Amino acid sequence: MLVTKKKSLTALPWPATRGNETDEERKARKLRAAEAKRRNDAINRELEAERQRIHKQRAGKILLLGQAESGKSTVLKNFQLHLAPKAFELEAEIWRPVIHLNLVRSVNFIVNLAMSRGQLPRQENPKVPRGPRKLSTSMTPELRKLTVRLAPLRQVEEHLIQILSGQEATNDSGVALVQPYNPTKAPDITLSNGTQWRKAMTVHRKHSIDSMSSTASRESTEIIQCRRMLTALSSDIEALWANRSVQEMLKTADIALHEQPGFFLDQVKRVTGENFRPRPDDVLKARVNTLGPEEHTIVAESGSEKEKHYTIYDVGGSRSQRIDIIIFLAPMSGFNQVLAEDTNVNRLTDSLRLWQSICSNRILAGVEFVLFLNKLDILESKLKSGIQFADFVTSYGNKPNETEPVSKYLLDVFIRIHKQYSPKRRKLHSYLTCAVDTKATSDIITKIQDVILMKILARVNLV
Ligand SMILES: Nc1nc2c(ncn2[C@@H]2O[C@H](COP(=O)(O)OP(=O)(O)OP(=O)(O)O)[C@@H](O)[C@H]2O)c(=O)[nH]1
Ligand SMILES: [Mg+2]
Repeated sequence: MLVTKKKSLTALPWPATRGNETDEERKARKLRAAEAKRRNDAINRELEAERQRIHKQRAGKILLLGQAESGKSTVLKNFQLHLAPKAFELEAEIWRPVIHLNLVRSVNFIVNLAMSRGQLPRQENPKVPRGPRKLSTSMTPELRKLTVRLAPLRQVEEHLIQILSGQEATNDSGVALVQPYNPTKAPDITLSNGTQWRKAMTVHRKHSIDSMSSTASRESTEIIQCRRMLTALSSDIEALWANRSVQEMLKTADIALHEQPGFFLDQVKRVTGENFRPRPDDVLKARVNTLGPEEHTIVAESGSEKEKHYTIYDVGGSRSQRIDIIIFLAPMSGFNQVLAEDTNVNRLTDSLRLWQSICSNRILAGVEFVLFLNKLDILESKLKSGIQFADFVTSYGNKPNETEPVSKYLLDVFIRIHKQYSPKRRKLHSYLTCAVDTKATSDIITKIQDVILMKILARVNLV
């Protein structure tokens, strides 16, 4: 290949022989050379202008970190809503099947739980192992009827998973996407990168607003069928959630379904309505857990930041030097919970360990940290319901079991760790947050924008 290229190069009359050049020919050659130089300079100027424009457009890079379910993707959605509300609004439609899947999974979870609690007497169900009969009385005739009527939702769950992930209910590696039944938690939705759903989202972000709306209105017949099924079963779903023995059963099993991610059972009529269009708060509550690192670009739509590009990484670790800010999320409500992946580890302990290791990381020493102590609302409702913080965090002693002193205490612990483990002095901007409260989060994002600006100015020695 190289030999061929060499041969063809030597065949070219270059450099041009000038020995027997006439005056006209020399003039023409000089003119051509001048013209070539002019074009070359123009191209270089354009390239430089483009480089400067891109540089000016770059508003900052943010890395979101924190344990699973701490609220990273929810904060990302808040950034989208704050900086690019029009694009967010147009994207809302895409979340409808996710919200429906969240709802269906909650229903199927309750049905499974009811069935496992109210097993049929042994002679009617040979599969039930021998042993003490479980609460067969908890399955009232009404509940039994509801579980039968809602049985088609199992198929709806499988269908929605297939549609959203663009694959069969079992993926190539044989890993079941319909997760095994967990008796304490409604299952999460895990959609890998490159799925139909993600692709659709990407298309929405990149296209102009006009073409986005036409994409948004296209819906597959399968999704429509799933929606019709949900609309038809709407009253039964409501009845299931309102059913007294269901509520008692959840209470006895100590399952606070309404505090779990992707909870829509209190909005059934609206969410299953034929014309349901997700509102921003629905999108914020819709739950899909993130797999692998994701890069999101948000183009600010108005204000002094108009046209600026924000790049937000949902998970990170690499290229840390080029990151301006890390937002670390710790869910304060986790003090009485354990990790789904290791039930021996308390969630708060895990958050603190993660925070300590991030703070002490030398590669991240020059990055400014923003700390979100999140899920303030859930912390408040837990404390108000009588759960004693000191029962789980003994060092809290006998201080009041109230939101303010508890969150202040947690904040102090996080600040102390940051101070003690950071390789060198750096600023920490900390906030108590409720990421599903868009107004409050929007105010915080405005403050963070200032922090980013200062950081960028400092980088170019302007402050
Ligand atoms: N009530 C309440 N719910 C929240 C808050 N922040 C996040 N959530 C909910 O918590 C769930 C988990 O949030 P995500 O943003 O998906 O969590 P994540 O950190 O991205 O989780 P992974 O992708 O699994 O690492 C979602 O259903 C959110 O709606 C909060 O401050 N209050
Ligand atoms: Mg996430």
